[in-house]
Amino acid sequence: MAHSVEMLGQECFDLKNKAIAHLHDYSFMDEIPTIDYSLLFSKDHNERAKSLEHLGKACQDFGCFYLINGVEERVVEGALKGISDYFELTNQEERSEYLKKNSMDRIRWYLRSDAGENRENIKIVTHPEYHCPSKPDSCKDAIGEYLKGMHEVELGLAKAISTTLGYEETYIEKEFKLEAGFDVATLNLYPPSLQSKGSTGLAEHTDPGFFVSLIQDVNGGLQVLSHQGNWITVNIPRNTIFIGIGDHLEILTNGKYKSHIHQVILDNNEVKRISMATLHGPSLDTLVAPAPGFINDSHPPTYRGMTYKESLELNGFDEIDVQSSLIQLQMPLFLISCMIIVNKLVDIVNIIIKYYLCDGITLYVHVLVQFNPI
Ligand SMILES: O=C(O)CCC(=O)C(=O)O
Ligand SMILES: [Fe+2]
Repeated sequence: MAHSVEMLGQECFDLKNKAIAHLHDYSFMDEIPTIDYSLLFSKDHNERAKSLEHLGKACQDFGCFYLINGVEERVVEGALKGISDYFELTNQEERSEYLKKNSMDRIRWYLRSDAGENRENIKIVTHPEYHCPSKPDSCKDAIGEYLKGMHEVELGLAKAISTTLGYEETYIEKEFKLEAGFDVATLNLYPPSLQSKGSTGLAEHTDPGFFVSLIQDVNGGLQVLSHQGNWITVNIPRNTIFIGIGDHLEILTNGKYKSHIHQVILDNNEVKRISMATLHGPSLDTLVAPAPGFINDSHPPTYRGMTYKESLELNGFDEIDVQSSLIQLQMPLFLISCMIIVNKLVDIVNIIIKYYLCDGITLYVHVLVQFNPI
C-alpha cells in the first residue's frame, strides 16, 4: 500500500519529491508568490496594507499564489489521507459505480488514458450541499473538514481580493452570491510514468469559477504558465495550499486578474500522485459579466455575460464537469478594436463640436491628444 499513514509523513514526502526529476528553467521573476492568510486580516494597519498589496500583485502578475495559515495543517494532511484511503481501499470496479448515468449526478467517476490525459478522477459537488462517496468512512469526514475550512478561507479571500480591486469587502461575495456558490472538488490519481518526455497527465487549460484551491501528496507534475511565458513547476511547501485565479474572476474584472493556465506533466514521475483541486464558483444562477468599474473607453468589455450554469454547459458539458468556456466567452479581437476606435471617434466628434467656434490650434492639440497610443 503506497499511501499509508506513515507514507504521508515528512520522510515519505521528501523521498517522493527526490524521486521526481523535473528540470525547468525559470528566473526569480517566475517564483510563485506566497501569501500569509493571517496577515490579510492583521490588526496592524501597515502589515495588513502591505499584505493586501502583495496579494493584488500576485493576482495581477501571476494569477496564482501559495497560501499559508489558511487551513490547519492537521486538516490538510487529513484530507490527503482521506483521498489516499479512497483510492487505496476501494478497487476500480467499485469506483466505476459513479460512471455517468444522469446529467444531474453529484458524484462522477472518470478514467482517461490517452495522449491528452492520463488520470483517474472523481468529481464531487461540495457546495452548497456536500457530496462524497460513503466508502471508506474516514474519507467523507476528512475531506468534509478540509472543505469546511476552505469555504471560510474562500470568504476571507473574497474580502481581501475585493479590497485589492478597490471595492468594499463584500463586493465579490455579493457579485458571485458565494453563500450559494457552486463548488466542485476533483480527486485525482495520476499513474507513475517512466517516459522521459511527452507524457501528459492533464493538458493545458484554465478552470472556471472564482478560484481553484489545490493540495497534493507529492510535488512535481502540476505546472503553471507564468505571464513571462515559462512553465513553472508548482512545488507546494508543507502546510500550504496552492490558489489559482479562475475564469470568472477574469471575466468580472474584464481581464485585470487573469485565470491561471496550467497543465500536469507526468514525465519521469516514478511514483503515483494524488491531488485535490476544488473549483470555488459563483452560484449557478449568477450572471457573470465584466463589471462597469473595469470598463472604460480604452477597455471595452472583453467577454460576454452569461450565467455560471450556462457557461459551464456552453460546450455541451454537464455542470459537474466544470469545463472552461473562457475562449468562447471572449469577444472577437476585431470587435474590441472596433469598439476602441468608435469610442475614440466619438470623443473626437465631441471635441470638434465643443471647439467648433474656437481657434484652430486648440482644436488641433485636442485631436492630437486623442490619437496618442492607448
Ligand atoms: O492535479 C492537478 O495538479 C491539477 C488538476 C486540475 O488542474 C484540474 O482538476 O482541473
Ligand atoms: Fe485545472
